[in-house]
Amino acid sequence: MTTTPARLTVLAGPTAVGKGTVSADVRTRYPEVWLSVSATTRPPRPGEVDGVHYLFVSADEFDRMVERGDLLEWAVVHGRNRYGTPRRPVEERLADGKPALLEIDLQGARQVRKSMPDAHFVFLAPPSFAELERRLVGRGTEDAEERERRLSTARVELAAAAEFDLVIVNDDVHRATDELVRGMGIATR
Ligand SMILES: Nc1nc2c(ncn2[C@@H]2O[C@H](COP(=O)(O)OP(=O)(O)O)[C@@H](O)[C@H]2O)c(=O)[nH]1
Ligand SMILES: Nc1ncnc2c1ncn2[C@@H]1O[C@H](COP(=O)(O)OP(=O)(O)O)[C@@H](O)[C@H]1O
Repeated sequence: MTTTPARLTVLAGPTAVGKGTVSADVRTRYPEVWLSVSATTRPPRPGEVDGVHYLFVSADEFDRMVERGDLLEWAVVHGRNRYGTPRRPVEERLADGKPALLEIDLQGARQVRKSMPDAHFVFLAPPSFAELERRLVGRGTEDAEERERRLSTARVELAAAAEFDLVIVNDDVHRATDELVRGMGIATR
């Protein structure tokens, strides 16, 4: 066991690299890690539960959250919907000494770096660009035009890996998860 104190870990990376998959694996295998629930203006997908996967809010409610300073960071992602991290739950977890994880986009990660420079910034990278394309196509949730848009953003985002404290290649989900939680001071099992 390490004695690393609990701190905030921020996980970012390009579209379809597997951020959601790795976060879900953390949730299942390491339930002691608290995962932030983001607010979003995008509508829920089938199977998504309000308050579990996201807090699904209207554009007006999101505006109010921004105005009140309720969000630690927020961004327009993929040129469309807004996503943001509610500040209070993160601060409460950290005050309790519990490890906390945010899965957010690059713009959000850069904002958190400014406000919480002591956080641990982790970039999830694909084994190759071709594999990233395969995962995006394989997921089957975007049409060809949207995929092209996301891949051009991904090219720019991949260049930002050097800004991060740790780069984890998501070759195998369990392995990547274990590397992530070890970085949080948690012994893998
Ligand atoms: N800045 C920021 N980005 C977020 C937040 N929550 C999710 N995201 C990002 O929003 C993007 C879209 O997520 P989602 O709607 O689940 O669709 P996905 O592209 O299929 O994963 C992903 O890149 C997430 O990392 C947040 O609270 N803040
Ligand atoms: N290590 C991996 N090996 C192979 N496929 C993966 C791996 N991690 C994720 N995937 C697949 O890639 C696709 C994109 O993953 P997802 O978690 O939705 O990405 P993100 O949240 O980063 O946009 C999904 O179909 C997922 O099953």
